[in-house]
Amino acid sequence: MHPKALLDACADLLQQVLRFDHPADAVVSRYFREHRSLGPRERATLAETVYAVLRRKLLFDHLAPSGSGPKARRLAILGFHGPRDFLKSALDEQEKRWLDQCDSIDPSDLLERHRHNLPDWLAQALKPQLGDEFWALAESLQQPAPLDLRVNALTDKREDVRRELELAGIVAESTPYSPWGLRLSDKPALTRLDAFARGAIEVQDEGSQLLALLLEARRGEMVVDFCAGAGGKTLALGAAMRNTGRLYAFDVSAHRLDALKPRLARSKLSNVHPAAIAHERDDRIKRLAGKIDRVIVDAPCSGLGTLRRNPDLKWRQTPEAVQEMAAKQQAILRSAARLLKPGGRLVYATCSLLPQENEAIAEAFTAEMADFEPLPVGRILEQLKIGSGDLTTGGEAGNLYLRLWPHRHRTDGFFAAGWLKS
Ligand SMILES: C[S@@+](CC[C@H](N)C(=O)[O-])C[C@H]1O[C@@H](n2cnc3c(N)ncnc32)[C@H](O)[C@@H]1O
Repeated sequence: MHPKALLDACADLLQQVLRFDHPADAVVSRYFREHRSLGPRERATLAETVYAVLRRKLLFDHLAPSGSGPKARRLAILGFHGPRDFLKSALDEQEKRWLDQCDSIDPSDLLERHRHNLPDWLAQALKPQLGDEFWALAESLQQPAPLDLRVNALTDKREDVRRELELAGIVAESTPYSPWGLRLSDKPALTRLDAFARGAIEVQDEGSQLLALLLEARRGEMVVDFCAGAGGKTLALGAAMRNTGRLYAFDVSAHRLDALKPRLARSKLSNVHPAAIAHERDDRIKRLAGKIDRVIVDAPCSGLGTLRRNPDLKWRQTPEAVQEMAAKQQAILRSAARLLKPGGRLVYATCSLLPQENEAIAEAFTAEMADFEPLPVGRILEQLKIGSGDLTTGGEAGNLYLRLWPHRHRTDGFFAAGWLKS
């Protein structure tokens, strides 16, 4: 595609994404379906340009007025993913001069908000948690995330899969915390690989793998993944159970559970029972009350821990929506807890960075439910020989909750708390 046409396409797609009426990944996918002739490189340029603009939107909104032409085009120029020479061959003289001016700005001359590119309410929520580290987090949230894979522990060994990928020209290294994880240095097309087709690998952030590990689901047990979605954690749990016992995958979205089915078929698991529930107090939940060994609640949340992958969320979320979400999280956790038998383990997790969705929910649950004893996550990690205390916070020993941060752990932002039913 000619550079001019590619830049026009970037501006066109950007205009659609910036309406914020749908998630950015859905708008990008729809655009690709409507423009089937786009090749893989053009698709990568389009997607990366849109994401770069979403990541640095406050800065680019600040720079755009000094340029010329339609605003979406100016933003596409600022965020364009590709060599500067290639981009410049699509620009007129005035645009080239403007781009040079923008490139020469010293970041230290910018206002704070143009450097962190976060909405004020979110920056205010993060700063007290992180102090000076806030800037390292802000910087990491403006970078793309690496591509992590989980090796199917039921069928394959991590090292064998790493070598198999290497033979296919894909460089992968073991993830530092999860024993199932591989981190790729590139973003190759995985679906064409035999390892993918036979269910030996699934795309899953290392942090997400750790959440499944915390449940320590065992052979022959009755386990519930309460908010299973498309089953990222379900698949990891089913493999940890060595395809024995019974693993229920519940979700209110039948559509999301549908996306689990082809993954399940690849994974060779036959112990998983997906079921759509109407709400967290569904009759199915009541029938299983007191019968389950382990329950994970991977709660619906603001998703602000995934800003590297979903940078539009910072512009689509609001403090009011977070408030509503917290009420929902409490209700789901309470209902899910009823499933457990005495001695059973409960894990509550989110991919949020906000204490309202994390520590506050866990603390309220502990205060309300006398028959649930907090289980320090640090103790589970110690037994699993994962990390060295830098993954946890809270409680007197600082080991009560899992807290993963992109800038510290190179994972998405995650939280987890655990309890034992007495
Ligand atoms: C964070 S996502 C789950 C991701 C999934 N566990 C994974 O690892 O791929 C949260 C899920 O909670 C589901 N959900 C929302 N409200 C729910 C409820 N009341 N009961 C059960 N699931 C619910 C959503 O449909 C969504 O799929």
